Amino acid sequence: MLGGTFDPVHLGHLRSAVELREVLGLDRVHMIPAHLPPHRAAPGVSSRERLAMLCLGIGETPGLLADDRELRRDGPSYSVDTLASLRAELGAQARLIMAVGHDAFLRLAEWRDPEGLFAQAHVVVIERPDHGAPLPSRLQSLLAGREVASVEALLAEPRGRLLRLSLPTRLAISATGIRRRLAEGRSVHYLLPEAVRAHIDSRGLYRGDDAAPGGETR
Ligand SMILES: Nc1ncnc2c1ncn2[C@@H]1O[C@H](COP(=O)(O)OP(=O)(O)OP(=O)(O)O)[C@@H](O)[C@H]1O
Ligand SMILES: O=C(O)c1ccc[n+]([C@@H]2O[C@H](COP(=O)([O-])O)[C@@H](O)[C@H]2O)c1
Repeated sequence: MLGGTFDPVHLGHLRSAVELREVLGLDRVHMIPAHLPPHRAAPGVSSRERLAMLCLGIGETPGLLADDRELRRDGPSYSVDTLASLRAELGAQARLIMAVGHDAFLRLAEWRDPEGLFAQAHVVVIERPDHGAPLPSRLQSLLAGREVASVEALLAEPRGRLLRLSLPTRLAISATGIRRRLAEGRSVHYLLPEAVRAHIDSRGLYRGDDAAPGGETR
């Protein structure tokens, strides 16, 4: 599972999903847009619009799946609930891995039921080139005894472990940077899939004026 606000999805997300699948030998990566992302301001566009861009971005990429399960739930999109829903669908034997970027990971101890996350899944942290802050003490206590040093050690256990992973391609691309560029009328070519860029352009998303179609919150 790679959850995100995906406001909008970009090549940092998609390339990470492809490399996670290869490096960890996963059957598939469920990319799951948050309907109501906890712990952040309301996204720039609706969850439907973010899902549509994610579908365009993934296209036919083998092993990547745009998963709309959080759009089918009311209330804040807590990851512990999403993992429970995946577990119910895939069965007790499935090995679930929740991937998060380093910036999201730094706040993991503040998430809804952090112990519950580890009770259901492994957590893999994607190290990002632009985030290197030290771990807060609450997070260190949550992680005590959980960290493993290799993919083999992670996959030897059913759940409950943490692996920090440097993927081969590290792209310093952020959705914030893309939204800022769009609001300023600057180019976002080659930061996100061309189909997503063209969709944003034709729908007038993130232009920074209230008249933009699809620019409603959530
Ligand atoms: N360039 C990147 N490389 C690797 N992981 C990333 C990258 N950008 C985002 N992620 C991770 O993907 C997940 C979803 O990210 P999110 O949708 O919040 O994108 P973002 O670019 O961080 O957005 P924003 O700038 O709006 O915070 C998070 O776990 C985040 O850390
Ligand atoms: O479950 C939580 O309490 C929780 C708190 C913050 C973030 N998350 C999830 O973490 C993922 C990345 O979040 P974000 O804000 O970086 O896009 C996304 O799937 C969020 O729903 C989950």
